[in-house]
Amino acid sequence: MAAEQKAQIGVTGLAVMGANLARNFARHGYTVALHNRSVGKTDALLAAHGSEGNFIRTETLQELVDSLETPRRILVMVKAGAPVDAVIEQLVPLLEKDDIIIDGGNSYFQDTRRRERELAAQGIDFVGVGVSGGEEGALLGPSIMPGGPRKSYDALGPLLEDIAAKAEDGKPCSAWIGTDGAGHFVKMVHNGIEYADMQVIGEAHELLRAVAGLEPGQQAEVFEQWNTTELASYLIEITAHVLAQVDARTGAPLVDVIVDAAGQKGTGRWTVQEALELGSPVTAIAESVFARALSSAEPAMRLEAQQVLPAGIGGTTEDVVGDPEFVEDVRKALYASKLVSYAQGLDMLTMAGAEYGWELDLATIASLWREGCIIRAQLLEVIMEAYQGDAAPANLLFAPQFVAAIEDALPSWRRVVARAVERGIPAPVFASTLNYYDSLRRPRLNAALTQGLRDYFGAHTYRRTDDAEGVYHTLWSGDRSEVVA
Ligand SMILES: NC(=O)C1=CN([C@@H]2O[C@H](COP(=O)(O)OP(=O)(O)OC[C@H]3O[C@@H](n4cnc5c(N)ncnc54)[C@H](OP(=O)(O)O)[C@@H]3O)[C@@H](O)[C@H]2O)C=CC1
Ligand SMILES: O=C(CO)[C@H](O)[C@H](O)COP(=O)(O)O
Repeated sequence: MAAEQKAQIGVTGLAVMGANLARNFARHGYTVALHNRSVGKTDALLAAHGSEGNFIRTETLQELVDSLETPRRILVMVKAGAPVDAVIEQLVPLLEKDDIIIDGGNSYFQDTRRRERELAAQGIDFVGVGVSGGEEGALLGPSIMPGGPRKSYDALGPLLEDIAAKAEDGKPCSAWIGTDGAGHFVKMVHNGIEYADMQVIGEAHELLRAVAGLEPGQQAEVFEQWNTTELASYLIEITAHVLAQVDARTGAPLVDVIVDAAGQKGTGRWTVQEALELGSPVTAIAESVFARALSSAEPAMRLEAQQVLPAGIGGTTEDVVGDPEFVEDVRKALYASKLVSYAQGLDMLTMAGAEYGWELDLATIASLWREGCIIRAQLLEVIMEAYQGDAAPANLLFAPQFVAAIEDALPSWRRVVARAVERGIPAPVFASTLNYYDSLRRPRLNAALTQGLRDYFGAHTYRRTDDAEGVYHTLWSGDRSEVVA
C-alpha cells in the first residue's frame, strides 16, 4: 500500500466487535486504519484477515490520527465506561476541528450526552452509536443506531449504511436516531427487550419440560417449528440450536450442564434504572433483570431455599406430557408476552423522547431492528407498519393487527400463567406481561386505595372522580371530614 494513502475510517479497539466492524468496512471497499491499545490484536487481525481489504496498521494513536483523511472518522470500540473516557482523553489533543469520534460500544447514554457536550466545546463531533448483532452481525451487517449531531450523519451515514444489515425491502438498518445520547438510549432499550425476549423464551423452555415433558432435543424441534410462525426471529432460531446441542463430555443436552446463573453486563439494568426515573412501566424488562439477579446473586440462598421452602402444590394439576394443545398454548402466550414487552420498550422510548427532547421515530427504530440485531424478528416488520403514517397508535397493543393477535392468544396466555402458578414454576415475564395487559385495560385500578392510604398516613392528598381540578384531603385523625387541600 502506498505510504501516503489515507484511510476513510479508523478503528481503535480490535476485540470481537471492533475487529469485525473493521473487516466489514474493508470488505465494503474502505481503507481502514487499525489500532488497539496492545498491538497484538492489530497484528492478529492483519495476519488472519489482512487480505480482505485495505488496512493501515498503526501502533499509536498519533499514527492512527495521521493515517486518516480529514475530517477524521475514528470508531472507538473499547470496553464501555472509563476506557472510553481514557481513549477520548488521549485522542482529543491529536485531533482537529470537525473530526468525528464515534463510540460504537454499549456506553451509558448519559455518559454519551456528557461526552458530546464536552467535545462540542472543543469543536469535535462526538457520535454515540448503538451497534447490535454480536460478532457475526458486526462482520456481516449489524443494526446501527447513531445519535449525535445531525450534521455528523452526513459524513458518517453513507459508511454506516454500507456496512449495516439490509432489510428485505433493501433498506439499510442504519438511520440517524436523534441528538446526543439518543442512539445509545435506543440501543439500551433494544438490549432491555433482548433481556425480556430471552427470559420469556427461558420460561417457555421450562414449561415445555416441566409440564409437557419435552426434553431439550424435542424442544429444539418445537422451537424450529415455531420459527416458521409469527414468532419467527433470531432468538427463537438460535434457541433451537442451543437446545439441540449435545455436550461432548457427558452426552447430556448442553443446556443441562450449563450453570443456571445468568450474567449481565449492564444495559438491561440501565434500562430499568432509567425506566424508574421516567416512570415507565417496563415490567417485562425489570422482571428479566431481576430473574438474572435471582439466578446468580446468592447461590447459597437458593440452595437453602430448596431444603426449607415448601412448594405448596395441591396436586390438582397433572402433567400433560406431549400434549400438543399445551405446546400451542405456550407458543401463543410467548407471542402475546413478546408483544407486550415490545410495547413497553417502545412506550419507554416515547417517554424518553419527551424527556430528552429527541424526536424518536418509532417506525424508523422498528425498521432498524428488522435485521442485523439480536432482537430481529418478523414481528418488527409489522411493528414498523403499525407506526407508519399519521395514525400511529398510542400504544403498540392498540394497533388493530395486535388487538386481534392478543385476543386470539388470551385464553392460552391465561392458561399458561395459571398452570405455571399452580405447578410452582417461575414464569415472571409470562405473568407480569399479562398483569400489565390486564392493568392497562381495567377501568379502575387499586391505585385508588393506595391514594386513600397515602392520604391517611401522610396527608399526601388525592383527586376525586367527580372533580377534575380539585385536590382533597380527609382529616383522618380529626372528624374525618374532607377538605380542599
Ligand atoms: N461482544 C458483543 O457481542 C457486543 C459488544 N458490544 C459493545 O462493544 C464494545 C466492544 O466490545 P467487545 O468487542 O466485546 O470488546 P470488550 O468490551 O471486551 O473490550 C475489549 C477492548 O477494549 C480495549 N480496552 C479496554 N480498556 C482499555 C483502555 N483503558 N484503553 C484502551 N483500550 C482499552 C481492549 O484493548 P486491549 O486489547 O489492549 O486490552 C480491547 O480492544 C463494548 O462496549 C461492548 O459492550 C456491543 C454489541 C455487541
Ligand atoms: O449488546 C449486545 C447485544 O445486543 C451484547 O451482546 C450485550 O453484551 C448483551 O448484554 P448482556 O451481556 O448483559 O447479556
